[in-house]
Order: sequence, then C-alpha cells, then structure tokens
Amino acid sequence: MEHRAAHGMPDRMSDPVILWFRQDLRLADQAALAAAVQEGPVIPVYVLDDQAPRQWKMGGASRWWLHHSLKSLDENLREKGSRLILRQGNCIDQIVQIAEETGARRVHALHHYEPWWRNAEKSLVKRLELCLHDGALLLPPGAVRTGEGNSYRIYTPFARAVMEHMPPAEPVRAPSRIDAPGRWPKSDSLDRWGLLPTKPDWARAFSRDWTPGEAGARANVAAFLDQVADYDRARNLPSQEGSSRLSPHLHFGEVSPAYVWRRVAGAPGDATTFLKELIWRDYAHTQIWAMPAYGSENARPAFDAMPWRDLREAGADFKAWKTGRTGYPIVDAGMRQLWTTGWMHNRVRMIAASFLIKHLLIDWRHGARWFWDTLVDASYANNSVNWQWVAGSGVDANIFSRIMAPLTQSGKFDAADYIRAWVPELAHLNDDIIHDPEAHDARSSDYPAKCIGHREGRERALAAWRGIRP
Ligand SMILES: Cc1cc2nc3c(=O)[nH]c(=O)nc-3n(C[C@H](O)[C@H](O)[C@H](O)COP(=O)(O)OP(=O)(O)OC[C@H]3O[C@@H](n4cnc5c(N)ncnc54)[C@H](O)[C@@H]3O)c2cc1C
Repeated sequence: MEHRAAHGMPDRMSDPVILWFRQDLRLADQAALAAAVQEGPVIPVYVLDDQAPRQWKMGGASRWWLHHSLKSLDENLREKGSRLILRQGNCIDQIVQIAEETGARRVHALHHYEPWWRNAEKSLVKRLELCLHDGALLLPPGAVRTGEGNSYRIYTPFARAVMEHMPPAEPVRAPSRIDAPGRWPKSDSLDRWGLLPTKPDWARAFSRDWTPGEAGARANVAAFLDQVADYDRARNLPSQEGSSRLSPHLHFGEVSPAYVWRRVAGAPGDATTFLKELIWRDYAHTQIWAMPAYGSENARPAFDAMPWRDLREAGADFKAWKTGRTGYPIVDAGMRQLWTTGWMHNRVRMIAASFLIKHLLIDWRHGARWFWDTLVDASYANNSVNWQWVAGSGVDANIFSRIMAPLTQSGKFDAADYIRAWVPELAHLNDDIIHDPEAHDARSSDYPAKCIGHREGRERALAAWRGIRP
C-alpha cells in the first residue's frame, strides 16, 4: 500500500529524489528506498529534529543507539555508491532546503505513526511531493477493522485479524547500487552532534551487549533462530537469554518486521508465541495512531482522579526505584540492568513498572519517562501502551487490582541468577533466600531495607483505586 501525495513523475530522470530516513535505518526491505532508486539519483537524508517531538525528543540511551546506527547506515550506503546526508533542526525546513539546493522535488519515506511524525508528514506534503510507503509495521494501522468498521481496541481480536493477513509479503533485497546525484548537498558531521555521553560515559557497557545497525540486527535474528522452539518457556525467565533482544533493532527499523516474521516463522519449532509478540508491536502502534496522546493521557479517564503520590512527598521512593535501591531484589536487578545496558527483560519490566505504580503509588507517567530516557528501545507506542497496560488505565489493560507480588514473581520465574548478576551485594545468597533476604534476616548491610512492605503497599494501592471506581 502506498500513499502518494504527488503529482506525476519527476520531469527529468536525472532529477534527484530525497529519501527521508527516520525509524527505518536499513537498506533491505525498505520500500521508500526501493521506490527512490527506480526514479534516478537518490539523496539519503536523516534529520535530527529535537523540536518536532517536543517532550518526546529522543532520550539519552536512544541517542547512543542512533549515533551507531547512523554510522553503520552511512557505511552501508557508501558500499552502494551513495552516502548519508545529516542535518539538524526542523525536519520540514531541512528537507525543503535540501530540495532547493539540489533541485529534488520528490521525497520518499516510510509511514511512521508517532504524532509528531504524522504532523511532519502533513506539513511536508504542502511543500513537496511526498510518497509515503508501508513497512514499519506488519500491517498499517487501520488495515484490519472490527465488523463495525472501527480500529481494534482489544489485543486478542486484533491479533486474530492480523494473523489472517500473515505471512507478510516476501522482503525485498537491498538495491545493488544507489545512484548518486551530480553534487551532494552539505552534511553535518555525526561526531559533532554529541549523541554519545561523555562526562560521565554512562553508556560504556552498552557496546558489550549491542551492535546497532542493519548487520547487527540481522545477526541477532540469525542467532535467535535456534532459540525459537524454546521461546514460549524461556522468554519469561530473566536468568535466561530466552527472548530475541530485537526491540532496539526493530524500533530503529534496522530490520523490517516482515523480515523478522518470515525468518522466525521458518525456524524449527512453533513460533506462534513469538509472532504474537510481534503483533503486540503493531497493536501498540495502532493505539497511538487512534489516540495520539496515549503517552501522556490516561486512556481510561477514570484514572485522572487517581490520588497518585506527589513526587515532593514520594521523591525518595522514586529515586530508590530509578537507582535500583528499593530493597526488592528483583525490582532492583531490573532497574540496574536498565541503567547499565539500556534494556530490561520483559517480565522484569512488568514487575518494576507494577511496583512503581502500585506499591509506591507513583503515576505511571513518571516511570514511562524514566524508561524513555534509559531504554535503547524506547518507543512511544510500545512504552506508552505497556505502561498503561500495567497501570490498568489503558484501552486494553490489566485490571489495577491485580497487583503483582514482586517477591513471589521472583521465585516463580527463577530469577536468582539474574539477581546475582545485577545485585552483587546479594550474590552470596542461596536460591531460597535471595528473592527476599530481609524476611530471612540475611540482608547485607550494604543492601537497603524494603522501602515499603508488600502488604502495606498493596493495601494503600487498593484503597486509592477503590476511591476512583473505574
Ligand atoms: C512497562 C513496559 C515498558 C515497555 N517499553 C517498551 C519500549 O519502550 N519499547 C519496546 O520495544 N518494548 C517495550 N516494552 C515491551 C517489551 O518489554 C519489549 O519489547 C521486550 O522486552 C523486548 O525484548 P525482546 O526484543 O527480546 O522481545 P521478544 O520477546 O523477543 O519479542 C520480539 C519483539 O516483539 C515486540 N514486543 C514484545 N513484547 C511486546 C510488548 N509487550 N508490547 C509491544 N511490543 C512487544 C518487540 O518489538 C520485540 O522486540 C515494554 C514493556 C513494559 C512492561
């Protein structure tokens, strides 16, 4: 499917066209690139626009990723005879300026569904010919609809409807050559953008875990193929590397979801559970498409009356959560993994988010913002929809009164080794004790006491929730 807000082909085949990269930093299965190369010389452009997303400008961990991903993209383009032009500032002004400098009249790009990108697309189409292509998701939002013609609000029927259109079309290979324009417009230098942290370099351990870029993404897919058969079981166990760790690669579009689907579905074992997780990604994007303010407003307005604790009162608890010093080993392990690697295991994300929202009675938006800044896979859709799912305020959500017991979860999902890896103060404790050292009188002096008791936190949360009667 292609939305073409354009008026015919360029006059001369030698007129360059602009390829506008956003969260689609790849050459293979990139419909905008495939279309652009058909038309003549291509000017690949990335604009770092911190104004358009306003409060959702990229966080620190995402910037680290972006730096490396853009570097890799430029290298890949150079192998095809091209290069990446970098600009900073308002994305519309920059693209229009490049068009004026080079005589390009047409822009090819993939559709993106964050509200700021949709606004930018609406503005750009008034200034230049803009051809928008699909490929960021398995299916574009609105492609599947309920019997009444509405977009789905509930995940399960949405997933069922998406499944009927799967598998996705065969992914398209990267073009063998990309024609360069006669003259390149000027480009910023990536190193001058200052995307990498320096003082302090809190991301120094990131590169041990991650290889941003298309080759790293494909290597991750390939490495995961042997694990597909065990994914259903292992993905829930934080101590095992049971999930694909593809989230930042998918977020930055270094691989297409269609490519991931096809490779994983063809691997030995039943891939259904994994494929349904990929559909969660489509579901989340469909929700922000239907409700652009999902990241800042409760999808269920009853939650507007929730008596969250003010951060002036709860500041110390919030800090303990962010720094992994709540006294709940599973929560602390997750928050430290997040800070050190830019990623957290999904089960632990749920436990840590639930702990903040319920045990600490802190508004989910504060937690979502911290994740936004610290996750390498920070995605407006996935982050907002999952936080509201945990809070119970989402369109399709876990009911608030179902409060996760972090200590029980920790034992049930066998998180002992995970805790040992991330909370060295507790590494000497055996499996029976490590989930709740305080209860066994085994808390080391350098590990904090629980910032609130489980029962106390649970009762306070339930009382607050009863007050709003959603
Ligand atoms: C509070 C909270 C915040 C989250 N914030 C983000 C976020 O900012 N960015 C993000 O990509 N995911 C987010 N998730 C979803 C999920 O935790 C991650 O996608 C997953 O842990 C990534 O690891 P993986 O790639 O190994 O996942 P796998 O289990 O291997 O799944 C494959 C892919 O499916 C998608 N996916 C999996 N689970 C979900 C889900 N619940 N919702 C939407 N897509 C999903 C991801 O793209 C993922 O890479 C959040 C979850 C919670 C509970």
